[in-house]
Amino acid sequence: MSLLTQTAAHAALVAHTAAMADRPMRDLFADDPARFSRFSHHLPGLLVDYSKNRITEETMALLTELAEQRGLIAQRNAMFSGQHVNNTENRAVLHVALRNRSNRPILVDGHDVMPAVNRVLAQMEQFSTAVRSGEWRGATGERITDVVNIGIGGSDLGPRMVVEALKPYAQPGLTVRFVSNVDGTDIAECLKQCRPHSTLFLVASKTFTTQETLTNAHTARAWLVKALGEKAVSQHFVALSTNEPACAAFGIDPANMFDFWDWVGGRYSLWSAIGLPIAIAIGFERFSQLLAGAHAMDEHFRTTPLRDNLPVILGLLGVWYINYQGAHGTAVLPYDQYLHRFAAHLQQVDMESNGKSVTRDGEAIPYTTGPILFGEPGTNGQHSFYQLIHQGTHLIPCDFIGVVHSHNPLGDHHLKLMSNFFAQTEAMMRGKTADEARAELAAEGKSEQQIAALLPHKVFPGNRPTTTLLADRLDPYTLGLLVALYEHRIFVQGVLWGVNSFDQWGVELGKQLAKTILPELDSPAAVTGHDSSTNSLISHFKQHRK
Ligand SMILES: O=P(O)(O)OC[C@H]1O[C@H](O)[C@H](O)[C@@H](O)[C@@H]1O
Repeated sequence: MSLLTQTAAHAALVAHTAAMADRPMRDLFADDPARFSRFSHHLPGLLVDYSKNRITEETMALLTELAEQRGLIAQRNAMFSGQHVNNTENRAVLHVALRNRSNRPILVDGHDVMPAVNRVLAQMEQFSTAVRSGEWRGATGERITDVVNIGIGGSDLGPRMVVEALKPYAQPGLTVRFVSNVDGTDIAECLKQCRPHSTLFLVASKTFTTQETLTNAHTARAWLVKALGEKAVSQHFVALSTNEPACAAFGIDPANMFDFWDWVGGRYSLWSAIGLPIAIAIGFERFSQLLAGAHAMDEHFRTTPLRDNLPVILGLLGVWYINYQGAHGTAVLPYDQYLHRFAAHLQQVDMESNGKSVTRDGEAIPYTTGPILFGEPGTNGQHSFYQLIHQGTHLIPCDFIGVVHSHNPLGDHHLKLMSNFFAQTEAMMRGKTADEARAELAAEGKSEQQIAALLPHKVFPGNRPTTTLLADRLDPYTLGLLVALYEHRIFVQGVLWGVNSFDQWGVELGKQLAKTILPELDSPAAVTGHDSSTNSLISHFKQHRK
């Protein structure tokens, strides 16, 4: 059965949706003093409260049935056991093997992948330690002060997010930077901050064919060679890739190549050699803690019954809103400045994984799939787009992520931050009724006429769902837990929708067309091969460039 809408649980959920329509969360809380304990879950280091969602026990039971009827358990087990669950590319999907701290054998096509995983981890440990200690030096004998990761998409967003999130653990005197955009501004501004003698480049590309990354890598190489000569390249460039021949062709010593495998998806690769900038930034021991946190979530996901399984619960809530309550978007709102790239990373993981409109077997999907995901750290977002979440016409389920202990406990900053954190989810759930708004306006001394005019603007409908993830602190282990939680949530949703969450054919068309356009931009010939808009835009660009 390839469509979610063909299950018996779906029909039951449609009926249940109608029954839930007049049961706002305010009433659900009033009716059930145990609601928080019923709908929250505590793992070491992380409390997840999903009680402020439009759910009852019956909702969760029906959603869990839906998961069972969609074959979630079998598909989860297939992923963990190395089957080729990425069917359009005929590949296994084993980011869980990269952080399999138990070393339980994981077989792909009959071969245990753990020895290779451990070999690369040992190589990463040795190299990151050498760079951090000053044992690895530049060609002129200088210590490395700047490490520049050149990569894009999954070879940028994950490691960049983690390096930012774990900045409190960074080593003074060693800056890890990221260049991704083919816009020359990105690398130009980065190189202004660096000296060739003390800069190490990590060229991060699973395929080692990505236009942006190779262009930036060649620019960096020319910058280095100009200052230090061709011979310096091997001391200043290493590669993180699955494509050894292409790395060698670039001039990278195979000894300085950090390998990974086709069963690591780009957006799931921060745990692999692509995590080298993380290991350099925070040290291998802490990188191992990040892996350990993710592994703990993997084990929770792999072994916990569906009804108590956090990635399953969060995945089901997403499906509930998207397929039964009309939501199209979702917001991830970390109340921690160090997580300022968290939503950017999740945008790729979620939208590239589940932004699909056909099933695994190619059948057209008649329902909504992956959400539009966005987010900014709190409290900044409150002064920007929260208006739409509180009073707009779209339903935007939100995840609020906060920490008990701040890395920077200055004065009362953290208490102010967290008072907003708690207040927002309360406001979204409760809203403000017309009676409450009227009483407030009257207390402010407004006339009856003024009250009548203002009242519609002052009412908050409430009943806006939020899930709260409250971590003890933002440390490597907890970050590993959190990222893996989202990865598996996205997997769960992909299974329920029936899509292959591990390919990304949708990014190809633009790349193909750009290949055709690139030579046209440099040629004197008139551009006529496209639609009138594209032809005219390119012609305008060329004329004004002269
Ligand atoms: O690591 P690379 O092979 O350079 O790929 C970088 C990125 O480019 C592609 O276009 C994909 O959309 C991403 O999933 C991938 O992470």
